[in-house]
Amino acid sequence: MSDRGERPYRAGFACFVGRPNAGKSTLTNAIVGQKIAITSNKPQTTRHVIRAVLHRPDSQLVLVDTPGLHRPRTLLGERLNDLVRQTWSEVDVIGLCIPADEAVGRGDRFITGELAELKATVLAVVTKTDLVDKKRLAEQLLAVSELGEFAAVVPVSAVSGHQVDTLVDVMTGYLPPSPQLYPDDMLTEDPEQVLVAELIREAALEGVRDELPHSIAVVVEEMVPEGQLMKIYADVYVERPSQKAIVIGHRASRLKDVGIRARRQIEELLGIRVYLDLHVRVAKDWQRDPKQLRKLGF
Ligand SMILES: Nc1nc2c(ncn2[C@@H]2O[C@H](COP(=O)(O)OP(=O)(O)OP(=O)(O)O)[C@@H](O)[C@H]2O)c(=O)[nH]1
Repeated sequence: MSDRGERPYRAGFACFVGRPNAGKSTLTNAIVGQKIAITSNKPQTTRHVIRAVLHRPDSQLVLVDTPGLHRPRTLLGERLNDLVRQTWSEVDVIGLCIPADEAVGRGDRFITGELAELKATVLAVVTKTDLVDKKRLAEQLLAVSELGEFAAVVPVSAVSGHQVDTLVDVMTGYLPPSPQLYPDDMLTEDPEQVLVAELIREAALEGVRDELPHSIAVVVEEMVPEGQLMKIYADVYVERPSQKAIVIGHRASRLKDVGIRARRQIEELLGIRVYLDLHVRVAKDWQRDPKQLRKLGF
């Protein structure tokens, strides 16, 4: 900071919240410009808290990606909700995401009520604006501004990129004056292994989400660089032998496809050729067992 009227350096934490499928992960990706959080067209797939650090000359915005708050039916569900609430209480700015193409509903009102109790500045972010015309967007902006007391209401499209930079500017403006929090070269706080595991999980879920939406976990056991190649050994955990058969497929055809898809994504992420060794293992009822959960990184 200086006393000659320069703007103070700002830094702090922000996260996006909103009901499942509101577009939080896609927006995070659009902002960071790299595939970090995992998106899917099925709700509640974001599991890990992933931070991305956005550097600007006069600010640093640390994005925290949270899973959606949902009705806890298992221990995993309870853990996730605890994680969400803990994250909410630690951030400076919260962007409440509400899709432009869906009516404001009970879920949005519930979350808005929860957020009102926090110290953070809450913005409303109207997402997926590319899906609606101007008239519908205007109506939605009005409906959203009547939902609660927001510091701002910002329409964005993560797909077209419209207003994404503006949103970052607005969020940054609400960060507190603070010294830089992370080194300049830091993009994400998570170890590569977590990102790699998420990419494998996403590939393994492709096409079987209806059958096993929450039953797959991935642990990367080892990543060994070998010349121009990265050898990656990973275990895909399911809860029951019947699920193992689904993931592997007839004559391992499905698992082969999963490997190919995941490998492409990982090569893109790491910028190096990858050899991927996948094993499917049964960890009985891993969602209900605290020890297994810890082992699987929850
Ligand atoms: N057309 C359009 N689709 C979008 C946009 N943002 C997200 N989507 C789609 O909406 C769906 C949900 O997006 P996600 O980013 O996974 O939503 P989320 O809020 O992270 O979902 P959870 O992980 O379930 O909490 C995906 O199919 C996205 O492709 C957007 O700006 N425009």
